[in-house]
Amino acid sequence: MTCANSQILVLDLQVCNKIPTSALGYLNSSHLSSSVSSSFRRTRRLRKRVASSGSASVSPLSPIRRPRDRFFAPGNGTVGSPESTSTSRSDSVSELDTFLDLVPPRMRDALFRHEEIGSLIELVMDLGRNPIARFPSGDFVISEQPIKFEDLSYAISRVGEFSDDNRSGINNSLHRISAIRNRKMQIIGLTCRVGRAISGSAELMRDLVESGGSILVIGPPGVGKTTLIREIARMLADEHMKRVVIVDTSNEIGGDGDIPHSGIGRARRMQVPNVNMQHNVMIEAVENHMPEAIIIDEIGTELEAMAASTIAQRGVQLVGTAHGMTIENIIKNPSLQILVGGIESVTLGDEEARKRKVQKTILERQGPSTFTCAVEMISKNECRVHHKLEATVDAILAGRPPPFEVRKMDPNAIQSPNVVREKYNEESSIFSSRQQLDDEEEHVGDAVDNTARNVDRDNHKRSSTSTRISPVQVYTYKILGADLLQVAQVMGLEDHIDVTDDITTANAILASGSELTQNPWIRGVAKFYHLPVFVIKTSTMAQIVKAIRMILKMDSLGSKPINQPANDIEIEEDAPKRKPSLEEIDALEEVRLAIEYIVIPGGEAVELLPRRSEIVARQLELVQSYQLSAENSGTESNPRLQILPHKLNKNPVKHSGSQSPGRGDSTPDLNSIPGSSGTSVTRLPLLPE
Ligand SMILES: Nc1ncnc2c1ncn2[C@@H]1O[C@H](COP(=O)(O)OP(=O)(O)OP(=O)(O)O)[C@@H](O)[C@H]1O
Repeated sequence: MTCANSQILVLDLQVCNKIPTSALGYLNSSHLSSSVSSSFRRTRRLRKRVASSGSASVSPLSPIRRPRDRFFAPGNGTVGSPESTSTSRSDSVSELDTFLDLVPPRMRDALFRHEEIGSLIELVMDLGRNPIARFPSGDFVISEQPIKFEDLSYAISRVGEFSDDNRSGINNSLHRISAIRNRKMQIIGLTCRVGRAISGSAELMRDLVESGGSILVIGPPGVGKTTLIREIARMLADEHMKRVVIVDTSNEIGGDGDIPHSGIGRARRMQVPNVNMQHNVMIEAVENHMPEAIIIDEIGTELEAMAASTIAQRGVQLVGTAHGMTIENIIKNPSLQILVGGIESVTLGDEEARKRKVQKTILERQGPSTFTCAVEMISKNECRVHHKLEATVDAILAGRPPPFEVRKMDPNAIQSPNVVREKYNEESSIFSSRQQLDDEEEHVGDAVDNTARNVDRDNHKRSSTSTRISPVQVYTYKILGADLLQVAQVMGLEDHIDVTDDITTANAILASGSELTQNPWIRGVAKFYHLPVFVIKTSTMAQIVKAIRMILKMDSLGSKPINQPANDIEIEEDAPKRKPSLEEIDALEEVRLAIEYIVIPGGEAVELLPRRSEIVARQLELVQSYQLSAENSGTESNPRLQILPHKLNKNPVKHSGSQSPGRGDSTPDLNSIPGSSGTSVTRLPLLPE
């Protein structure tokens, strides 16, 4: 066949599945194209036939029911007979026929008569135990006669060979047969899962798929991950004409046999000879087959996670699944951590941290995550979407609730789905406590900037009504976008600023000065798109805070407004212009560590070491550059600062005692150091009082 938008002629048995292999050599590309399109028509028809047959979530705890209880329906029990067939059953009858073929004859009658037969999920056959059928409504005992070796042999003889992961399938079907063996390697149990291609099952996340970002799907066994990514593969290949390669370790996505199931559409499928080679095949897929998207089920080992990370770095859209309930499970799994950027623990070198009873070691994300977003599947028709996986991981590591969106779909309207979305973010979860803080503030009569209050109120309103505003789009160059977003979040400005990978849609560039010197082309690009370049020397939190304030015009840009032609805007370092003493450097570093590792992430106050008053004044300036307030917890002769987890307000330094800090001639008045003139948020929104 010819790929519509590719120069390459790909002769693919998988797609030309209606053409005898022997005939392929005689066909030119136009023959192949027409064969392919007829194959597509067939695919579409087939998909309609096997469409969802009721998909309430499976309740593993439902009581086991027996045939005599209530499930006998009238009819002769023949497959497809009108009496025994529900609407859902007739929809999926062709898939089910293949499956039911492996059921030993003595059990068929009872099974066929089950009113939910069209939604059968699994058949469980364990030697010496009653056979069980699993339905969305619960488990059903098919027969009171325990399973014998003959029953197992009957089923085994109808499926393909078992691979080293003890899985097998039925040719040209999506069913999965998994074996349990005894110590002599004889099969003594079978779990036979009905596989179905369900058109519309990926509607919950159509926008994520279309955005081109990589998606990590997390969910417990049986929740519908494989079914979902099969449909995503088809969507990308057929509707978006992408070159899609499925790495199909257990032949579960594309079905058993060398010609894949029509449920994957035009997507190509690579089989994996042995489960331990999955990571090799993942890399091979990228290197040999020029995919634009790779689909991979069950990323479970460190090697597979590393391969996934390599693929993502090569700019291929990756859609993968992993077992787990939430992203936290992935963070805590040492083999899979790399999928979310890797986790490292950072130890504060200061012994004092321990004395002050503050956390000495904190966890941080090591680098960019493999996936852009993540979806936690709650059931087949409900999921939680984490649009920015990195921001979610950072929030979880800092002990904050991550922002996410819950999406639900009516299982009965899968062909014309209406996805209901509800946004949850940190703002909404702390709405009441923030409102209370604001009220308290009004009582004590603090002179709070009215504009700031309005920004806060707007934020409250936004979080409760989910109204969208257009954030300023920033293209970051050699500065982690996640860092920018995290700082914006801490400043309560996450709705106002966003990171984009597409420079053509950016409103500004934020770049590291040293990288700009080495790669001057970025200035050329900025000039071309008329973008201002905000340049920071180092990616410290203080510098990023300043950059955000300037990008959002909260601080003056002087004569360089944001929409003028490319123009470097230097973000000045907070470091003093004169050469600082070693003691001063040490004191300022103490402030930085305390703020960036304890005050902001943990929301805790930190008391610094006692210092000379001039040094304390420098420390205070640095504290204020983070928009935080502090108080003098020492004495006049021995001043020391306590950094408070509160947003800077009009009186930057409070005194815990009646004494003022001591002042030498060169010491600025700690009470008179002005706050930032452009302050527009009255407190750090995420910090507890
Ligand atoms: N949207 C849906 N509607 C109806 N049935 C579904 C839907 N999605 C999946 N199923 C059915 O649920 C069962 C389990 O689905 P699937 O194999 O996709 O789960 P999974 O999460 O990949 O499981 P595992 O992790 O064990 O591989 C299958 O029988 C499948 O046909």
